[in-house]
Amino acid sequence: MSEELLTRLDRDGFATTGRLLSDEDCAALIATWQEPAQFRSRITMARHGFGQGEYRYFANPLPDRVTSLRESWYAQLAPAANRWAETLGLDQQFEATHAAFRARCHANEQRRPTPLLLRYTQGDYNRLHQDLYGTVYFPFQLVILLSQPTKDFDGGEFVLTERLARMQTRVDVVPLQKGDGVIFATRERPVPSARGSSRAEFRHGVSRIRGGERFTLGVVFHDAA
Ligand SMILES: O=C(O)CCC(=O)C(=O)O
Ligand SMILES: [Fe+2]
Repeated sequence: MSEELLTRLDRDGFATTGRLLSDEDCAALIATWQEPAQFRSRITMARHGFGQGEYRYFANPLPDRVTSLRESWYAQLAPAANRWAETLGLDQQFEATHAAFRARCHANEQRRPTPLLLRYTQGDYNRLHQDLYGTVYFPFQLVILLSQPTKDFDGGEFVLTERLARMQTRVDVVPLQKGDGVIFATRERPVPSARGSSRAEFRHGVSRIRGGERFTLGVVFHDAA
């Protein structure tokens, strides 16, 4: 991970990574949608008030590509996670490896894998939310777009909102091409302020898909209760 990516992550609370998955990787992940044994559960978003569309949580063992992304990005982001926690005055210490962090999730009864595949078609959307699944959480998560805007789908922009105390909400629309990733704050991030640093609350979601079919891979680093 480049210094430049870290600089953007600190400045904005999110950073695009450029291309992380090839067309073949994207197609292989999309193809798993048809294989029930790959997933531990399926969520119809409308039923829970999460939006419209469907997502499926991968079962263990995760696809190799997902495991390698989860392990390598965790290790690269852990130092920044520790720095943010210190700035925010949080009593959190992140282990150097994903295996060690996952062991802590498991000790806290968060044992279920959280990487997921999401599928949206015309009219679908994902309401602004945070992906917290217990008291142990990693402050960053990764989303990778698996479909090509304008070719495979229209609309369906990945959006992030940031809210500081006593201020109105700011929104960022994140431009992504097929195979591109975005790292963003799971829950909150430090923002420089007159008193040193303040806490900004983050949420993410997807605007309405106007047509076609949009798939994404979500890489959440903490496991779920
Ligand atoms: O489909 C998207 O771009 C959003 C996915 C998402 O909410 C997640 O992976 O946590
Ligand atoms: Fe999410």
